[in-house]
Amino acid sequence: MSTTQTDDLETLEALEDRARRRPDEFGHNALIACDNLVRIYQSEGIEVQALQGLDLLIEAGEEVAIIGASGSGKSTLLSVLSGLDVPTAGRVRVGPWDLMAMTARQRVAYRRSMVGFVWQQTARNLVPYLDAAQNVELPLALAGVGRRQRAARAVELLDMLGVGYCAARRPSQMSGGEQQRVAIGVALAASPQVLFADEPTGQLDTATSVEVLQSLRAVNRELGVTVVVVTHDPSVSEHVQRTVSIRDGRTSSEVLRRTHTDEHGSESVVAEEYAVLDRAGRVQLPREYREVLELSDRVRLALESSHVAVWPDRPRAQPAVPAVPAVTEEQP
Ligand SMILES: Nc1ncnc2c1ncn2[C@@H]1O[C@H](COP(=O)(O)OP(=O)(O)OP(=O)(O)O)[C@@H](O)[C@H]1O
Repeated sequence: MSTTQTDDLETLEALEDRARRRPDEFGHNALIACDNLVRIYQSEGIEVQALQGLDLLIEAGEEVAIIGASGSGKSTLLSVLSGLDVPTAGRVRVGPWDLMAMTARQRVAYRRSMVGFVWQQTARNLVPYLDAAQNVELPLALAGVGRRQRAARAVELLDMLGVGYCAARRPSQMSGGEQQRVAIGVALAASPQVLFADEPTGQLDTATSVEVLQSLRAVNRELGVTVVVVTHDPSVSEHVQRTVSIRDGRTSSEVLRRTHTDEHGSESVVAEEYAVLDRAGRVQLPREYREVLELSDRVRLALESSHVAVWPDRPRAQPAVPAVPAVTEEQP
């Protein structure tokens, strides 16, 4: 039996498993479901909890940025989702693939067929001695796709990404932005359902970054590929519909951007920030809110008809009353 047939069978099993899945399972309708993910690293006897019960659902066709400060757990999450790392606890599923239960062979099939990657380091994305078209064709050649079909796919993808003119150039003959757009083409060659990009604009200037982000948007809109960009750069959120912030190994808040049309037909983009409510009912209050209202340890909650109010445990200390009120100085 050929490898392809074996992989087909494995995929069929995975699909059957999905069909058996209970409809009440967390995120059963989502394409990507992370359920209470924990990843603990042991380093020289010290434990680091990189993911601390992270929940995240991403629907098919979404374009999502995952942002967070250095050390918040972004790369760990991406390693898990890309099948390079296995979490310590929790559940993670991408399409029909249960990433906690894959064999080494299934892991290879998952990485070749279901997901594509663009990394920050341009050198990690492209083979330096192949031209752009050959780079895009390489994953297809490994999958046994015929020469003509490969060449046609490379032309189609490079044109769509606006770098058709780079087809015969090697990476050293292209700018950083061109290389990243070709890298998107390589990642899409095998028609994956999901594209993961790790700091894809990290080594680029602002104008070039915008071009790369526009290419990712085109991939999402024109090909329907689900795009997940991981970055520490908050400005990326201006280019995507949904931004999820990670803090201390957990999702903490989200910004959704929607196009609003007013009664005169003019369109404007509205960005709204939401706190994430996890399955246990926990909400992380932003540090600024906690500091301004001196919220700590314990807060009072009140259920109102349309919202929940959060109050400090004790009345806040009023500013000290000056011994001689300022107003008395102005009196005759
Ligand atoms: N292999 C490892 N061994 C031990 N600790 C690790 C390892 N990888 C990551 N960590 C720790 O886990 C935490 C999360 O790291 P992670 O790389 O996921 O964060 P990040 O948000 O991607 O940061 P950056 O933006 O700097 O890449 C950090 O405290 C980091 O030091």
